Amino acid sequence: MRTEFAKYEGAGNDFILIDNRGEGFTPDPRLIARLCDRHFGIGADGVMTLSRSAGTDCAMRYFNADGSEGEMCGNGARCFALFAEHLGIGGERKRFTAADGLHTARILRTEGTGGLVELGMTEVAEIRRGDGWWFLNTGVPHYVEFVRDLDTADVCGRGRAIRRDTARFPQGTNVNFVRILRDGAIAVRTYERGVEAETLACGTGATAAAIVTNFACQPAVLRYDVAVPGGTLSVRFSREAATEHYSDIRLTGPARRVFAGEFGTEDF
Ligand SMILES: N[C@@H](CCC[C@H](N)C(=O)O)C(=O)O
Repeated sequence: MRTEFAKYEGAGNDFILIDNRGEGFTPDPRLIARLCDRHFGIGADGVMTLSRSAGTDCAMRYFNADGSEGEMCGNGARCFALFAEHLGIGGERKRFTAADGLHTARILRTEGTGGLVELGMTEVAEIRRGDGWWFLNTGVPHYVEFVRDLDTADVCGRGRAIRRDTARFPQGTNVNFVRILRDGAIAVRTYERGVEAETLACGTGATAAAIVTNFACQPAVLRYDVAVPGGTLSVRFSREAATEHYSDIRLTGPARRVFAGEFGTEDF
């Protein structure tokens, strides 16, 4: 049996999207890992399936490149919303479920196969503080650390060690190194759990980094430009004064369909 797919990227975070409304695709972890393999497969940071859902426009499931299922993926969900748009699903405001809850996305602009997509994220209610680091959940767990020089940060070496530090972070964690550029502007590099490498962008990571920058250093700033290796994302939110409760969190950035094709399980 052949399965059609489309490949999307959001600031260089790339994904294989499968329309699974017919329920013909079974997301087996080994198959997902083979599809994402950049040498022996299609190549991607993750896979998302789109299914029917009662009460919302559709449902998203997200799988990391190693085949593990993740609760949320910020850039993936932005690409997912554009995929839904290309399939003619939902209206101007798309409502879909993911493992971390209900999300709303808006396509703010379209150009060719791409566009600018704004995604509503789940609220943040708790930020853990350690010695020189912060930890929070923006849909998936994120560690945040500020650095003076992002170019020389050991994102892979230290990122991998922190990601596997299950004594501190029992579910593992994504790891973000952040440089403050000025009020409302930061640069971020992320080691991603489930990809087990640095990616060109991480939407939930950019969101975590912006929130921690507000929390730790810039309490008056509620909107951030986040430079990532694959482009620029923007994050805005509301904060309940002097608390660690963040709501109305929105992640905006580019997304684009770059390829479409089909595969058969016999190919793998
Ligand atoms: N690339 C993502 C994050 C994907 C989830 C993550 N790797 C995990 O399972 O922890 C994003 O854009 O948010």
